[in-house]
Amino acid sequence: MKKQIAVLPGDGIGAEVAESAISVLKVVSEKFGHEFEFKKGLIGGCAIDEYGTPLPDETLTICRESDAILLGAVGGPKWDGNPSELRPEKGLLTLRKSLDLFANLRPVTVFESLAEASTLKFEVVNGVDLMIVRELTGGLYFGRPSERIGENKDAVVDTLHYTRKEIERIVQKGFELAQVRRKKLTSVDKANVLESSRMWREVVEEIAPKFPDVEYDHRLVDDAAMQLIRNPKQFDVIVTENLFGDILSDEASMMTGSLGMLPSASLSADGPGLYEPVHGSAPDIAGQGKANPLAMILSSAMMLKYSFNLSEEASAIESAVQNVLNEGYRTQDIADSHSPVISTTEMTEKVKAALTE
Ligand SMILES: NC(=O)C1=CN([C@@H]2O[C@H](COP(=O)(O)OP(=O)(O)OC[C@H]3O[C@@H](n4cnc5c(N)ncnc54)[C@H](O)[C@@H]3O)[C@@H](O)[C@H]2O)C=CC1
Ligand SMILES: CC(C)CC(=O)C(=O)O
Ligand SMILES: [Mg+2]
Repeated sequence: MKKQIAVLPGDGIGAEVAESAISVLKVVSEKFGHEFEFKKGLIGGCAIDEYGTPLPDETLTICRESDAILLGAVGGPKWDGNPSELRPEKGLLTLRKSLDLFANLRPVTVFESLAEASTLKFEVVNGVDLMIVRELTGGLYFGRPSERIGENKDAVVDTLHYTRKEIERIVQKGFELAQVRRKKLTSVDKANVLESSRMWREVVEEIAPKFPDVEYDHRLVDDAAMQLIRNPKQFDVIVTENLFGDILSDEASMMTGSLGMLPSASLSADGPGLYEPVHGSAPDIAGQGKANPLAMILSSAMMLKYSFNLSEEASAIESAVQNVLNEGYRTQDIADSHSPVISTTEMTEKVKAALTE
């Protein structure tokens, strides 16, 4: 199989972990006889520095012409003072919107050998296997107006906007995913306060009868945040608004031991999918070889599964990661007192070696 993959490394550790994913995919292509062609593009702060915009047209064209997109992460203190249109994060938001990547799948899978690395108790997190389905192209991150207002610009407004259709398609996706998993969907909202959440609940109620075999419930987001820590094994699929999903997934990452373990897939109705770790550019550890590459590597496994329908190859990557962790190899973020700490590239080499075993 021949596929073109756009690679947007971005900023900070994004660039480091993107290299890890490319080298792992090269091993997969040799082992399974596929041809992957990688085409790089700039996004985020590095694109602002080079082209004066966080998402150059050339990058968007490369993405549109590819079968799938791998992205590291964007952002950093260098650009934090920029106006909103010239922030690195704007590049990523515009890419998601331009490609209509409305469904962000964030699986939270606890590897047994890492359950001790979680700040939560072993018995609470061991066996956790849930999926957060985050709406990605609407909600609070895209509503207009979003600006300083008033005569003296001493007031501010952000807007949470959804059309019914936008809610319908993400809720539908949540039910479909639950149906092929453990058949349980939790819709998370703030319906006791927000009108948008009340429409969200109506839509869930309207779509639910199409999935009679899926058990579903509604939870308020503050309760859901607490329940995730109290008893995460009660969840199978969680479907929720953009901002809520962003926050809940970083929280949920702590069950797996580190934010550096959480992959994601962002999908549209058709067109290329975007695969990126849940974490950001981690300026505090960038350039030091300390980044955990497993979230990015596991994101490339999601690409093989969701964009290329290569489930066996995706499972091979996941098993290689599991074997490396079982052997006790750890980057600093998941290290314990008995494991020697290895670097980003050493961890990548271990995964590649496990793939060829
Ligand atoms: N998708 C993206 O490109 C995202 C970009 N960002 C941007 O990243 C920048 C930094 O944001 P933060 O709030 O610090 O979030 P962050 O996710 O970059 O880092 C949070 C903490 O987790 C650690 N961490 C993250 N990924 C790790 C990995 N792979 N291995 C080991 N440790 C890891 C970091 O060292 C840091 O202590 C900001 O400019 C932010 O806007 C934040 C989240 C997502
Ligand atoms: C635009 C991104 C920086 C928002 C984020 O934190 C994420 O998508 O995880
Ligand atoms: Mg986030």
